[in-house]
Amino acid sequence: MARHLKLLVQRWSSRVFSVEVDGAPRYFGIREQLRGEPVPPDVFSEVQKQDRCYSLLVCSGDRVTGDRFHWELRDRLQRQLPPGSGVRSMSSFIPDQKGSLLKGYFLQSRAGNSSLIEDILTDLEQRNPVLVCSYSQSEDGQQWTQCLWYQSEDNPVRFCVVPSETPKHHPSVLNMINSDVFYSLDEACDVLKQCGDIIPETRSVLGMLPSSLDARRKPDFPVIVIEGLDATGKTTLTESLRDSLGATLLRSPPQCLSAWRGRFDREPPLIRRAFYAVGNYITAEQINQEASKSPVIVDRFWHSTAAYAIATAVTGPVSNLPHEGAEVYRWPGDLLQPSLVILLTLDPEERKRRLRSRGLMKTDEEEELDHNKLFRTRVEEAYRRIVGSACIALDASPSADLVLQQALLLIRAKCHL
Ligand SMILES: Nc1ncnc2c1ncn2[C@@H]1O[C@H](COP(=O)(O)OP(=O)(O)O)[C@@H](O)[C@H]1O
Ligand SMILES: Nc1ccn([C@@H]2O[C@H](COP(=O)(O)OP(=O)(O)O)[C@@H](O)[C@H]2O)c(=O)n1
Repeated sequence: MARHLKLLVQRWSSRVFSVEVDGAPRYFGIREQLRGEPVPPDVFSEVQKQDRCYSLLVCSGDRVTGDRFHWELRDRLQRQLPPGSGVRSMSSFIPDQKGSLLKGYFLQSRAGNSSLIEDILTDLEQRNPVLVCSYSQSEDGQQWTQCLWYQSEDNPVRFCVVPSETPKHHPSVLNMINSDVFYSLDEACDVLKQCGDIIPETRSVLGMLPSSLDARRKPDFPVIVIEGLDATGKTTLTESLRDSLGATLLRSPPQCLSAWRGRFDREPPLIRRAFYAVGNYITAEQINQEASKSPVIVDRFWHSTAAYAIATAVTGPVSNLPHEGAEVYRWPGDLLQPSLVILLTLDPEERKRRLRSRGLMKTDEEEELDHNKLFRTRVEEAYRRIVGSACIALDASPSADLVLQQALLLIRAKCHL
């Protein structure tokens, strides 16, 4: 057994397990022996007596390979497993221990399916960096036990499954920095460099990077970023601002990356977020060049990268976001700071109306925004919590001309234009 797996299992009983049920995590822990009355955790409450459950946790020593494997595993399980296996996202972590998160899936076998499922899982465990556990119910139906699969033949260790309190931090928060949100160009580039062999396009992306960065250089002209959810009116406003102020209009990700964007949108979060992070630095270099000649308007920048990444990594209500003031909301030290960031806010119904009148939605994430109210509120709240270049909210519901006038007033007041 690989050394990192052995190390992992050594602290196994201090781990908490979380399973997504109806878009929010439910937690359970394990004990070597039960103290007091056993209470089955709610994850298991709807499982039938004759059913078995299984968990698969990805524990690769290499995070790029591990994340890609985890990403592809859901499709693979859904293709291979019998219908009704109910594949759910799951994770395991040591409370408050940064970097301790393992991601995986939880599933159940209906009566008669377990030998087929066990064959599939055994094969998966033998060929991949994945740790499988099985869960079974006691005769009297009062207790569930967890068994580490690789041990089950020679030295089976059974743990009792117990309910666990909701932890102080959502599990994803433990691994967010440099996995979902990157705070320096070097960290984002490290991920892309590791992908060179599997995604040849990364070489072209890295080739677009400026040779040196100077985040402290103060642009001669103001740099104004316009942020907001899809269809809040960013394109409309940025184009009008360009014309009214005689400004240069830029966007992040920059035009020069557009050929590769779709490719990275299909990758798991680690790689996708590294791509968007790098895009901001390329845009920053373009801003530096243009802001010596005229004001610059930027359509999306760092706020979009961080807010969507944070809001996607956590699940459930806004209270599951990292708390206000947390490290994840800080502006990266090596990234140019705009003079002003305006966040366009819009009533959800009006946003939907504008989306419909514009035509089809674009990214899966934007489609998710429409369906999932909780996700939308998490993105908006994450936008507001970012510090270092905090955003000023502007109501985007009046007519396009009125929104422009309001934005111009803000720009004149804050940037002395
Ligand atoms: N202030 C406004 N009032 C009404 N409709 C607007 C306004 N601003 C933009 N729109 C319309 O809403 C849709 C989305 O606007 P767009 O500028 O493309 O948003 P974004 O760039 O944020 O996705 C477009 O059809 C646009 O014409
Ligand atoms: N600077 C940026 C811009 C976009 N993005 C990502 O790109 C998606 C939105 O891009 P989009 O092209 O649909 O947005 P619009 O500019 O059309 O509103 C979000 O889901 C973000 O994850 C980012 O991470 N960083």
